[in-house]
Formats: sequence, C-alpha cells, structure tokens
Amino acid sequence: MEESSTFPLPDAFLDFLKANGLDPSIYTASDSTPRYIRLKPGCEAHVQEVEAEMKCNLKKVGWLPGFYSLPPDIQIASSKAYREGKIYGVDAASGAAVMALDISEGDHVLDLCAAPGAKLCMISELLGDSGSLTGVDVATHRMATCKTMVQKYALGDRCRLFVADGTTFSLLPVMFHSDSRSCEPAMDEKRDAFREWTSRRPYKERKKATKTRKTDASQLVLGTHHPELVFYGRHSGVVGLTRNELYQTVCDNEVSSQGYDKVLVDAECTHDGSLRHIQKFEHWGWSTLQRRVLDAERTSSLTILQLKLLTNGFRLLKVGGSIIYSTCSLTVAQNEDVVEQFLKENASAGRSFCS
Ligand SMILES: C[S@@+](CC[C@H](N)C(=O)[O-])C[C@H]1O[C@@H](n2cnc3c(N)ncnc32)[C@H](O)[C@@H]1O
Repeated sequence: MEESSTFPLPDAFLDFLKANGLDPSIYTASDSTPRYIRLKPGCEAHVQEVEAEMKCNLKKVGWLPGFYSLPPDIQIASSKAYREGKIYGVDAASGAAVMALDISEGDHVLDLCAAPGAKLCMISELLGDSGSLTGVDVATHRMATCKTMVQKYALGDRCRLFVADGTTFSLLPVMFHSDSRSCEPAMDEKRDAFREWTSRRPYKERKKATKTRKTDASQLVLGTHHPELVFYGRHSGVVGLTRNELYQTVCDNEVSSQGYDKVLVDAECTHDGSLRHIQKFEHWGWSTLQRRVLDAERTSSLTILQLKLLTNGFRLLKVGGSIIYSTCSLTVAQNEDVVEQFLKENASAGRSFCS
C-alpha cells in the first residue's frame, strides 16, 4: 500500500506501475484533477446559465475549442445543460487526440474504436456539414451508448456506426461506393435499399433487421460476417444503397485513392492513465481491476490487438492521409513500442509522436 495515495492502491496495481516505470504518486492528484466539458457549438451563449446551474466557474481551455474545465467534484450528468444536450463530458486528452487529426472540411473519417463515442461526437462537430464519419467498435453494448450519444447531440447526420472487429473492418467511405458503382442495381435489389433511418420502424422491418442481426452475430463468431450496421444518418451516404453496395469489397489499390482521409485508432488499453477510471475500481472492487486490467496475459495480448488495430487503420487510409493512434495508458509498451513496431512493419508510414 502506498502512503502518498489519497485512495489505497492495491499491491498488484503498484507492481504493474513499477514494472512499467510509472510513478504511483500521480494517482494522488486524482482528487484535484479538473473535469472537462465540451460545449456544443452554438451553445456558447449559455456559459453563464451553465455556471449558475452548476454553481462553479467554467474556465475556457485556450488550446481546445469548445472545452471548459471545472472543479473535480461537479456532477455534470445531473445538470439540465447535460440533459438538454448542450454539454458533454470529455477529457482534455481526448480533445487533444481529436485535434491532432486536423479535420478539414469534406474529410472522410474513420474512428476504429469509437465507443462510447466522446471523440466521435467531437469529430462529427468538427466535420459539420461535410464529409463523412464511420464509427466502428467490437462491443455491441458500448456501440449502443455511442448511438444514443450521436442521437442525443444530433450529431449523426453524416455518420454511420458499425459493430465490427476493427482489426478486419474493410469498408471504404460510403460516398465512393456509389461513385464507383459500375451499373445500376436491379429493381428488386433497389427495393431493398436502406431507407431513411428511424428508431421507430414498422414491425416487418424490425423483424427483418433482427433476423439479419442474428445472422451477422453468428457470422461474427465464425469470422465470416459483414459488419453490423447499427445506425446511419440522413447524409451518411447509406440511404438509397443496397446491402450489396454497402458491403462492396474493394481491392488494396482502390484504398490508396479511395480510402479515408483521417483515421483515429483510440485503441483498447489498460486505462491506467485515466485517473478517474482507476478510482472507480475502489467501488467496483480491486479484484475486477486485477481481472480486467492487470492480468499479464491480457496485457501482452492487448499490445498485439493494438498493433493489429493500428495496422488495419493504416490499410484503410488513403495515400497522404493521417492516422492518429492514442490510448489512455501511460505505459511505453502500449504506446511508443506499438508505434515503433508498426513503423518497422510499414515503411511507407511517416511518423510524429506527441505525449
Ligand atoms: C479507449 S475505448 C475507446 C473510447 C472512444 N474512442 C471514445 O472516445 O469514447 C476502446 C474501445 O475499443 C473497443 N475495442 C476493443 N477491441 C476492439 C476491436 N477488435 N475492434 C474494434 N473495437 C475494439 C472497446 O470495445 C472500446 O470501446
């Protein structure tokens, strides 16, 4: 047990920190680390109203547009501004990862580990009325949260969300599918085209979707699946496409010109860098931390997963595009080492590190 911690860190976690050369005293700061919110664009006029409701000052974060810091003990989820979709909680570090993508108008962006969706929402805001956004996550329940977020904040117009394995996901931005269509689909195929998204679908459609989902889920296990499309916006490019068009396969040389402009690989990790997350294990139980985070076998298989995600993200990037790899771990093994290995295996990738 470490004297300097404000909450008791278990020995197994201290061993993990030691093995990775991390100083346990950083966790003493967890009670004084500010929280951050992002104000939805257009809601700037509501700052004073939010301050009055939360009974605290919002401090503008100069280097992150739309971000404000507030004292650590403020509960944002119970506030009216949060319920009304004017603000959402997102760390400054998450904001930094998104800003590093350098989103430009018209970009087609892929977020390969998207759920629960804070970064995806920010990307969507930066894209505004242009380009497209594809979110992928392997966890169905986390993707459900992501879908709820984009709908709550009305950010899903240009967005499509898939439950899929990011290490094998291979769909290109949807605009290109329709551009590259060689011939018009047959009439009966077109009748099956995706209609405008609605959560309240007729019974027949819901039944069909459940059947498709079940088939997709069983194929997911077999590894022969299509990604499961769980949401698409009006201007995501999906409306009007048939399933065949959406799931059209592409060859590698098409990707170089028709791939994504920007890819974010916010990879699964041990979350040790998220002080607030680690703090939660005090309530969830430290044995959960042991099982979910520290298990040595999991940690080594994690770095393999991280490398595979980064490699697949790069495969889907068009020539000249940018890819950002980020984690909420502080370990060199899950960050610099993964990137070094990736660069060794992908000579055509340029590099730039930031911490
Ligand atoms: C750090 S979280 C992502 C946080 C998210 N980018 C955000 O800003 O809210 C990592 C995510 O990776 C997902 N994940 C794990 N393995 C994956 C895989 N093989 N393919 C795609 N996503 C995966 C997890 O389900 C988890 O949601």
